[in-house]
Amino acid sequence: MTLLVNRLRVERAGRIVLRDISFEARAGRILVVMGPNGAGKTTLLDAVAGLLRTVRGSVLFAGEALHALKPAALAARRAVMTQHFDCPFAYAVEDVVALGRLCHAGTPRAARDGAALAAALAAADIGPLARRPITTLSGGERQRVAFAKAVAQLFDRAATGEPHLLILDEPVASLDPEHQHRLLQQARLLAAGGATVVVTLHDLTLASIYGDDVLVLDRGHLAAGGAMAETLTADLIRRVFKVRIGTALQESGAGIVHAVAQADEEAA
Ligand SMILES: Nc1ncnc2c1ncn2[C@@H]1O[C@H](COP(=O)(O)OP(=O)(O)OP(=O)(O)O)[C@@H](O)[C@H]1O
Repeated sequence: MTLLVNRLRVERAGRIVLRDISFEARAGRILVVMGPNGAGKTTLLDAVAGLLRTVRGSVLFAGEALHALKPAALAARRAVMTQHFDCPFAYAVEDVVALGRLCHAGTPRAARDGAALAAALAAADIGPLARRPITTLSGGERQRVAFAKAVAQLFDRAATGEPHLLILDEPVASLDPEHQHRLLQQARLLAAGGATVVVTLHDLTLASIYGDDVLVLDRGHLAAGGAMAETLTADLIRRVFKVRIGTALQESGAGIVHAVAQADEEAA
């Protein structure tokens, strides 16, 4: 199901931080949102997720205005993995993941809590950590718990094929290379199962491997948007990110990009 964003504008502390942003994200695909620090990526994800009030323009998911839904209905349709996941209490990891199931309490979906929890622990590769207090986990381990919580939340919609939106804000920022790929492969599987996936990434290589589509933000504007292979060009990367890139081929033959140096004009 499609996420349709039309002429989105967001002000924060009296300053316009996003202006005139329009795009669509489709079920079955991963949309990567990119841009330099402060470009507005997290703001965009928060606005799409229905977490911001000061939003102009429209955000429709499967024809519904997400910000108008009641909290439990919203939570059943979309899950957000935020950039910084903090849990100050020494809850067991599996109890933190189970918080993703709260929106299903008292509904027939609660019967699937156990299956959802097991699937989420496996997807995030945190089964062996399930009984550990979350306060004892490393930063990367905690990030995987946050991912598991989002997976548990959307488990039912994935099973029934109803529209569901997974929003991941820099989900691999603290992960080792193996788990970066594992997590993004899981995101790809969730997309293949019908999810609409919107994810912010800084890593050009991971973006070009896993993204079907890309949005590039630059100081609150949409600098470019479209299919990854056609949109994330060397010229765009040089202009927006101020780095030069190299390209390489994956085993599949598809191209990937990687930053090799600061752009010449910046290095001078
Ligand atoms: N709560 C806030 N109040 C005021 N300004 C904010 C607030 N949150 C973010 N901003 C500003 O809005 C702009 C966009 O911030 P945002 O967090 O969306 O950027 P980002 O692209 O996600 O950056 P990064 O790559 O560093 O995570 C920045 O200039 C930031 O300083």
